[in-house]
Amino acid sequence: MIKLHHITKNYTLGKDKVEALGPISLEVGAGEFVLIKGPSGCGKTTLLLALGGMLHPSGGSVEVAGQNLYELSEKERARFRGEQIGFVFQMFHLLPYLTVLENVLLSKKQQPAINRDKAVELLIQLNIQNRLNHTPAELSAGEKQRTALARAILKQPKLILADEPTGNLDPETGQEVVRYLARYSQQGGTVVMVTHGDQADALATRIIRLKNGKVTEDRRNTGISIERSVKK
Ligand SMILES: Nc1ncnc2c1ncn2[C@@H]1O[C@H](COP(=O)(O)OP(=O)(O)OP(=O)(O)O)[C@@H](O)[C@H]1O
Repeated sequence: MIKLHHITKNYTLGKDKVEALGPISLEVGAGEFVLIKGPSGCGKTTLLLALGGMLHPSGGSVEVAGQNLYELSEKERARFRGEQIGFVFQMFHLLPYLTVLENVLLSKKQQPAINRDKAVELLIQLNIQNRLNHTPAELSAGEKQRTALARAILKQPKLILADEPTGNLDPETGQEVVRYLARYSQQGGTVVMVTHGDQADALATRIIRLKNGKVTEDRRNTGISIERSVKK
């Protein structure tokens, strides 16, 4: 599903060059739930943005679902991203003047396959059916994140990228969000999540640690098989 070949990212700050990432080569299969961990500044977000087609690496290639992202024009890449990749962020990124349902249906114009009935069904599954016509300011943090999750999941993307999605949630609500992501991967989607915490450790299939922009550990999570086999 994901093939990273020797990617690097350098930033230039005045005269200084920051080697933020790489070289990193790795493959992630369909249905994996991968955690990216490591100390602050080690390159986690840089890696996630490169994976999402939002940050051109300085070198190497990023392939998602058979498509080399940075061979596409910017317009083509934006379209590919819209269709194939769902994003969930720590700060939710909901539009404040739209209702829950409108936020979830945001990309309907570009993607006619998205439909209102499916959105409502998903919001019922995520247990926010009684908030459909509320705006984000009227929601709890957990409800905001479940709305963002519904928006990401609705188009059934091959890949969901999540950057600290539990960062602003209490432990219980955070665990719930992690469970939804785990379930999405169990259904065949690929999920890559950047996190500092250990909330997702038990449900992830793989944990990758970065340090100074490089992979220092890439561990299959064998302990999860029992938990993952429990239908939630
Ligand atoms: N736009 C930028 N310009 C210059 N340097 C940057 C830029 N973005 C990130 N960096 C640097 O690249 C390195 C990796 O940053 P990145 O945000 O990927 O780390 P991170 O592991 O996600 O950190 P955190 O856990 O604190 O969010 C850091 O040294 C950071 O200062």
